[in-house]
Amino acid sequence: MDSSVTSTEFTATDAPVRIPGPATPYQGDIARYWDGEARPVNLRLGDVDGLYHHHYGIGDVDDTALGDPQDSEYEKKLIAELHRLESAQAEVLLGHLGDIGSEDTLVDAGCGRGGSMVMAHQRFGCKVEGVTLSAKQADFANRRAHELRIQDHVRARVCNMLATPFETGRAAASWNNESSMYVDLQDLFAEHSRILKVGGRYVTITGCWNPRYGQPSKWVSQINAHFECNIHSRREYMRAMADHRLVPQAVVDLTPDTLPYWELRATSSLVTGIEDAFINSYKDGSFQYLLIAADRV
Ligand SMILES: C[S@@+](CC[C@H](N)C(=O)[O-])C[C@H]1O[C@@H](n2cnc3c(N)ncnc32)[C@H](O)[C@@H]1O
Ligand SMILES: CC(C)=CCC/C(C)=C/COP(=O)(O)OP(=O)(O)O
Ligand SMILES: [Mg+2]
Repeated sequence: MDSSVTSTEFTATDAPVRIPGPATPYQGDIARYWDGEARPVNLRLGDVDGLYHHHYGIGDVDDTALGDPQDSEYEKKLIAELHRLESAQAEVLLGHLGDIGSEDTLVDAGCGRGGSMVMAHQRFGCKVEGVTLSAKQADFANRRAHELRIQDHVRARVCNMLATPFETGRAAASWNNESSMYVDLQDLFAEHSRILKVGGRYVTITGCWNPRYGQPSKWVSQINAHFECNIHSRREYMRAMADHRLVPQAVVDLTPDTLPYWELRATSSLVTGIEDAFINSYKDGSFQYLLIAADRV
């Protein structure tokens, strides 16, 4: 058997489909990382309404919804509030995809457990194809799609986002929601540019280091070490997009909008230890939470 093939899955006709193994040892590390991930902050928030996210939140905290911190229900309300802010983040990303019809196909590059894919289908009625390195995440996302009876429209597969099986020039829109810090940006935007139709839309929400600060700060280095990722600079995003026919239509600094989420999260029982690195780097200007929406020209 070809040693680059690590597993198989079966289509409806039972014809085996070969799933290539990770393209690099690093991708193998990332696949293992997400296969093993089960942090309560992600599972408990997802349990609120069945949308499981691996990204952060934006928007003002609703203090009236939280109520009295002494209340026995306060922690439950806090979890619901963090989850509401994470879903609000995904809605903002989807709101930048442009006019999407039910006949369109969208691509979620680095889809995690699939929360954004479900939201995209519910919003547009379209097909959504997701890729992740993690078989556990893809299984989770596909199980949720079955439970919601939307498996004909929402599908995750184990696949490298830099070499997808999607047809050239077919996707109406594609995105990376906090997943571009795991890949080379030249390779990433070459692939998005290939799969998008001319006039299609690409959107990313990402954390990037700020060239105005100089170099990655110690907080940015801490975030990289925590998640085994490699945060790029804002400048690198702009340059790599320009190199691949992706022309920014909107660049939104979401840093002030994400700080309330982090400050609330830092008070919860579900802290993971990375909260101060985000808060400090957003506050000292070394790190930015950015949305970039670009036209494929
Ligand atoms: C922080 S999670 C974001 C998940 C999802 N976008 C969300 O918003 O919930 C990062 C995701 O990127 C995926 N990823 C990282 N490198 C990848 C690659 N080369 N190809 C496909 N997926 C990748 C991981 O498997 C994981 O699902
Ligand atoms: C903005 C940046 C730099 C993001 C890095 C990618 C990442 C790990 C996102 C959140 O995942 P998660 O939801 O699994 O993380 P956590 O467990 O901290 O909520
Ligand atoms: Mg999370």
